[in-house]
Amino acid sequence: MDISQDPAPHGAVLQAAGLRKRYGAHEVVQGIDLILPAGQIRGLLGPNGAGKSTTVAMLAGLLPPDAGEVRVLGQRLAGDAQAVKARIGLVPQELALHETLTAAQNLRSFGALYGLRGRALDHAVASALDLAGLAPQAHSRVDTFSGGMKRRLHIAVALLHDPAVVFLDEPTAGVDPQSRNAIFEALEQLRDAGKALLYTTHYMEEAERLCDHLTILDQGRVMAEGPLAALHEQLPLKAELSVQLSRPLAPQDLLELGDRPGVLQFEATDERRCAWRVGLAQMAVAPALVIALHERGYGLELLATRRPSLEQLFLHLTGRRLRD
Ligand SMILES: Nc1ncnc2c1ncn2[C@@H]1O[C@H](COP(=O)(O)OP(=O)(O)OP(=O)(O)O)[C@@H](O)[C@H]1O
Repeated sequence: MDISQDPAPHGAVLQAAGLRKRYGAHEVVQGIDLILPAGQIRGLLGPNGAGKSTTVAMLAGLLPPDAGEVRVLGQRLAGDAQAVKARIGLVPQELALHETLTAAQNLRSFGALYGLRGRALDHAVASALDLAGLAPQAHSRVDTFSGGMKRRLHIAVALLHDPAVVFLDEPTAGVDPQSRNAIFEALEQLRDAGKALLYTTHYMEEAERLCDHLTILDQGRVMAEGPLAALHEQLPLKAELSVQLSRPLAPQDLLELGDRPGVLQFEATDERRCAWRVGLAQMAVAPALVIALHERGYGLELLATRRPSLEQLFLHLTGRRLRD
């Protein structure tokens, strides 16, 4: 993809083309293209070592790529592009907060580093606290905060200078459910305000819940990209049936049920509990399968159907599980 002739396609906040990075003999990012529009939460997913952090570091201007180019709002992010970098907000996994200062004092000192002064600084601090749901704790010291509250303060810091694009690297790692929800709400508000967000995570359920659009990386390459529904379209598996039976499934029954039209896979999820996951080509196959189990004398302790997960998609694309 050549982005040099087309600096800002409609609504694109971030564009990257042909990004590559090598460490010694290992090319950890192997030609990544990405276009991130305003008002989108993009999930960047992949197993450990897929190249997510390296990609984000290049997109955020922290690491020079060996090849390729990044543009923010049409401006090249290379060399001494301070004005462009000022449009970027980054929530890294680790950030040095001043533990003995209050949340507001932390924000004021980071805001001053961004060059904010006077009423602009007051306003930026108040709205960042508000968005992170920390206004009531504005004057509490950070060393009294939970891990989740500190993470929310990280997010507030990254937003002080009103960036157009925000990178969040695993922002919910080790965070309590209340803070997790507060983080999700804050990110949805940012999206609705027209920010472009790139959200890196290992947690597939989070990505499915929060992200409008997903980019799945593996071994430094984009394996799949698109809205969640379009990614699911790529899977032959359209539904999953989870059952827990009253007794072990006899081998002959397993063979016969597994051979039924529309049944793609039968997998024991917990042999001791006689629990099985059945992959189906369409949801409509499920009722007949449940009746067939009943006719063979199996009671059902538990029955659930769901759409296949992103885990399944990853397995389909790469032949490997996301979290081995
Ligand atoms: N500074 C470095 N020097 C050498 N190798 C590196 C360096 N940084 C990353 N790597 C290697 O590059 C590969 C990609 O790492 P990266 O951290 O980008 O992956 P990731 O998808 O973010 O993984 P994780 O989820 O574990 O953070 C890994 O094999 C890693 O060991």
